[in-house]
Amino acid sequence: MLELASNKGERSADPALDTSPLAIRGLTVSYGQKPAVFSVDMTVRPGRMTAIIGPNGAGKSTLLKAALGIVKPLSGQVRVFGQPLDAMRARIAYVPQRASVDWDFPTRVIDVVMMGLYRELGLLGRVLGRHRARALDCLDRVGMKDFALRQIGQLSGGQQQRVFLARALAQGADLYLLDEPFAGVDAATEKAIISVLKGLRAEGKTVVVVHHDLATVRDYFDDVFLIATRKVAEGPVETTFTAETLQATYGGRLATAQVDQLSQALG
Ligand SMILES: Nc1ncnc2c1ncn2[C@@H]1O[C@H](COP(=O)(O)OP(=O)(O)OP(=O)(O)O)[C@@H](O)[C@H]1O
Repeated sequence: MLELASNKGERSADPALDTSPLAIRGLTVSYGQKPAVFSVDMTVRPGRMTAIIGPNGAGKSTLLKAALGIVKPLSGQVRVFGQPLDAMRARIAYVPQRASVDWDFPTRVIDVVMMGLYRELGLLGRVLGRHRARALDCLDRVGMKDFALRQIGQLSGGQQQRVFLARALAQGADLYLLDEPFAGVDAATEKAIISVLKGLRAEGKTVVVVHHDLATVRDYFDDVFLIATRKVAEGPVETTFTAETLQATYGGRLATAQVDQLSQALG
């Protein structure tokens, strides 16, 4: 990976690289010939909730995966709280897209949440009462405590999503990256998830969400990052989530339902 950053201890010419919870510079990712993400810069602001939005195939998930080191970029740089990603993994929690998870894997809900504690436990660490109590507390925060002993595969999509959020909470991270947490969930689950995310923000944590529903962007988020393979715009929702930037992001690719959402969202 191309490294443009300063050496340790030296301040870079780009101050956000030293301070932002997540700063990405010049990121290009390609699965084949055609880049999925091209030359993207992103600066996430601390203690804010940021929505990543853009049409299908715009590179939103790829951007998150590259930020987490799950996919390898062709070029570019990722800094997490001013450090290279590897040094900061414990401070990032990730909730993947529900569709990308094998839900037939025979695991109880409580064990999924305990996976969030694995850095603390180590591979052979003994699970103590306090670990179990913390996992149950995280399940409680997402309204899933009563399901602790169920098999994960037996839950509804919304319930599974809540459990994955509980796993992220158990990790006690400072930066939360979520890939479409509201996709295919019911209204009650959406409300529960957004309330947990707002709670994290109130604690000073930073939350970044790949989001599809244009109608809720203004309600839910502080900042927005618009992407269509390249970055289109980023900044506060009030000034950045506009008809012009949306037009530039979606072009003619807005489905009728999205046009409706958009006109609602923009009043
Ligand atoms: N593992 C992969 N192998 C090959 N191509 C991929 C892979 N993952 C994604 N792509 C391609 O990269 C591009 C960006 O995909 P990505 O999933 O990042 O977009 P997205 O904005 O998250 O889309 P969606 O809103 O549909 O989830 C798409 O053209 C997609 O087909």
